[in-house]
Amino acid sequence: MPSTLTTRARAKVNLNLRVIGRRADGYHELESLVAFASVGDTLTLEPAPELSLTISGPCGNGLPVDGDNLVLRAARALSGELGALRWGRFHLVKRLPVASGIGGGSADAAGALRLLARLNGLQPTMPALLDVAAKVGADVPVCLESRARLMMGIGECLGPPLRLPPLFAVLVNPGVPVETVAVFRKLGLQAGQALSSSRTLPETNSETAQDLIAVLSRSGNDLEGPARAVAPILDTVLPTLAGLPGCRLARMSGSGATCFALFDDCRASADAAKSLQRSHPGWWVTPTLLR
Ligand SMILES: C[C@](O)(CO)[C@H](O)COP(=O)(O)OP(=O)(O)OC[C@H]1O[C@@H](n2ccc(N)nc2=O)[C@H](O)[C@@H]1O
Ligand SMILES: Nc1ncnc2c1ncn2[C@@H]1O[C@H](COP(=O)(O)OP(=O)(O)OP(=O)(O)O)[C@@H](O)[C@H]1O
Repeated sequence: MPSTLTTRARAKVNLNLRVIGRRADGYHELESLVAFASVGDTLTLEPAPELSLTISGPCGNGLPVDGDNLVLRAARALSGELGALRWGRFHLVKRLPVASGIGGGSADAAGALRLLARLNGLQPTMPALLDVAAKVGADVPVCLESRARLMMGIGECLGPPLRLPPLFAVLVNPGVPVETVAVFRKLGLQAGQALSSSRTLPETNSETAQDLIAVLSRSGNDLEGPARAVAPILDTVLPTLAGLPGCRLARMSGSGATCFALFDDCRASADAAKSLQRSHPGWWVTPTLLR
């Protein structure tokens, strides 16, 4: 009996995000320090002659199970690149809110590529996997390894993996889906327009979480302004997080609307999460470790 393969599709968090400019093809060049959370979706693959997908989990309602799902799009893109592959039945346990700036769909797509690589005896580091990942979505390459690193270009240029001090965080989503394309549109750059050529990436060799938070607080997320225009509830979420006892930094991830708050220790993040769950029962609130 062939055994089922399993992977975690961890939430991606943009600890900072700088928009460098807009390319002639309309995509935006970014610089972002990306970390990954302990919370994520779970994806399994049971070998079978046909490719299929089923979905369960608290955030799975309404997600497509057909070729529009990023899991199946990634699988088909891989066989488009490499030819016939051993297939199987995917099952996704969806815990991450959809269209929320923490790359849940990208993490699922990357997870599908990892599982198919394992099933087909492919090297997880083979360049074709990275090429396919970049074709499926801008955030998929960084999710392939799901390790903290600098992300540049439109998402396809990755720095080496970084050993960040673990950050005690709370992730919060107010339940308003935000389309990435709408936020970039609101930024209002013309195709070919450069915003900045200077590199302002944060120093990433911080030894302690306190050092890293100090470095992060000198940068920001350039998409926060446009995202506030698309999802005004961010004007409530960010000050609410910043006002939590012990919060050292509150910021939006990606194109929103998920925001994160950073704390000194596990106790402070757990207390903050409990208090938010009480005060905002409709929000998705998760204490987690970012690394
Ligand atoms: C904002 C980030 O979350 C930061 O990590 C990502 O850049 C978004 O990555 P993603 O959701 O995987 O994006 P995709 O699904 O590839 O693209 C969705 C849309 O966002 C815009 N887009 C995306 C990435 C990028 N670097 N520039 C863009 O302009 C494009 O209009 C694109 O059609
Ligand atoms: N497996 C999947 N999980 C989530 N969304 C999916 C999936 N497959 C397809 N989608 C579609 O992809 C879109 C983006 O979803 P996703 O949750 O990845 O957005 P996001 O968190 O904003 O990502 P990013 O941070 O990369 O911009 C949604 O409109 C959703 O319907």
